Amino acid sequence: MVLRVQDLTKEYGDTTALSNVSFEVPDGSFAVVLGESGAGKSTLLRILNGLTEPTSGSVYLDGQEVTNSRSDVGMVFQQHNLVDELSAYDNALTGTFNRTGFLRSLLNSQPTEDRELALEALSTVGLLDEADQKVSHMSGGQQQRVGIARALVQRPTLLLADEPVASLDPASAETVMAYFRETVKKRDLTTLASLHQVNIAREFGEQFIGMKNGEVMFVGSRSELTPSILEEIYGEIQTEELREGTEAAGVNGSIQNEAAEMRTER
Ligand SMILES: Nc1ncnc2c1ncn2[C@@H]1O[C@H](COP(=O)(O)OP(=O)(O)OP(=O)(O)O)[C@@H](O)[C@H]1O
Repeated sequence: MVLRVQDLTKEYGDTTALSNVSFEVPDGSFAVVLGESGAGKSTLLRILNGLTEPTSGSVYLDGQEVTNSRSDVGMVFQQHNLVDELSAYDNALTGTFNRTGFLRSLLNSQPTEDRELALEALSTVGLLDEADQKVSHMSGGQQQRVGIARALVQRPTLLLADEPVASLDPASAETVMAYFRETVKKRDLTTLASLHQVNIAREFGEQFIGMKNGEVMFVGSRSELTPSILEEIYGEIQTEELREGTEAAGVNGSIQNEAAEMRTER
């Protein structure tokens, strides 16, 4: 599914949250939106998910303009919005609401196909053995993996994620992102995630959209996301650490050695 955003603008009274935002995410690509707090990342994702109306501009999926919220657009939230008292499996199954309806889910009468889908999704995020566990007894990282499984059960053709690992410690964030990317790659799912941790973004993203004050000021690949571009996106983070961290990792290659000091906190 190719995602194309064309001249998207969103105004809240006197505040322009998005200003003529345009970019394209190729089919099956893992794209990351970068930007400081207030840059417009959440507003963009909310519009793509149909939760917010743009003031002007258009969104296209495979060339077709999207005018309403679509059931095949999945969303992973920062605060995973799970039902604490339900098991991982039951939470994953709630991803079928959009197809089977709330009542049917409550009556536990989903088609076998959906039940299998929920188990498969839990397996993909490495939680099949914990399927019967209440999510309130799980770690934050495990809970977010359940959130990803639930989004997969929705059978999305486009997956959106708003700061999916912002509330996790660095090690859990790495684990969750590794599962997340592997899962979407296996399914060839076009994905757009907002991430504020630069090192995580560079490690897992394939395409980058840099935003500042509601405008897109960079679209490019990992190798094009140079230290000076990062400094433009994150105005105040002009530290030697950031520069050294990026150069040590090599802007063309892997960031395996990238230092934790490159982590950018808002
Ligand atoms: N419902 C709203 N009403 C008024 N202003 C809003 C609303 N939502 C967002 N804004 C404003 O729009 C701008 C962009 O906000 P947005 O939440 O999209 O940024 P962000 O990059 O996601 O930031 P953060 O990382 O802090 O969530 C900000 O100036 C914000 O105050």
